[in-house]
Amino acid sequence: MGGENSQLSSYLKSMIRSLPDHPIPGVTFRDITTLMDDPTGFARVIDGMAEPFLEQGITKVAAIEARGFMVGGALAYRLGTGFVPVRKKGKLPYKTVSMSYELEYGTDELEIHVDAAQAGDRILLVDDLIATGGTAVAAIQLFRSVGAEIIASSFIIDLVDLGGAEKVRAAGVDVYTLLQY
Ligand SMILES: O=P(O)(O)OC[C@H]1O[C@H](OP(=O)(O)OP(=O)(O)O)[C@H](O)[C@@H]1O
Ligand SMILES: Nc1ncnc2[nH]cnc12
Repeated sequence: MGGENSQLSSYLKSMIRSLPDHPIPGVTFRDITTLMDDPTGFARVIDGMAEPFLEQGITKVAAIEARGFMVGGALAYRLGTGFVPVRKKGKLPYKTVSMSYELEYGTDELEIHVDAAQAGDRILLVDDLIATGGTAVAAIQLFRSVGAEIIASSFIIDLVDLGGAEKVRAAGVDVYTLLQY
């Protein structure tokens, strides 16, 4: 099992483009566009993220704008669930609930529609990557504010040194990642 996982993660890593000093000196940007552009890579990402949740009674996949949308729609289809977009402030047309979160410089806000999820929903939260975890924790708080339960969170990439996965676990939500840097 561990062997299979490390084979999968080496395969996926070989297709991720790493850009040193982007967007600022000292940061290595992990670009998933080269992975998602590859039919086998894309399929392995979706199958790998879906596998732990095939029998978990997930009712909705929620994905965070924008890169999370690359995996969220396909995962919802694979799991046979609805899809909920978590969007940056000001994009959703109907009544929303909002949650602000910390960026490296300043703050931003995420929103969902007030009726996007409710008590009884079992939500899987997904994104391409977890870094500090600020974005994911804000999304978790948003769903809790409308009474919906986040069953788990899943990311292609975990930037381990930034501690985001620990922050999400401390907020009471399990974290699944396909590969770590
Ligand atoms: O764990 P954190 O430190 O919160 O960072 C992770 C978030 O940062 C990236 O999105 P970004 O805000 O760059 O937006 P994008 O998806 O629109 O590119 C990434 O797709 C995650 O959503
Ligand atoms: N190093 C990184 N690469 C890609 N996306 C990111 N989001 C936050 N840190 C990132």
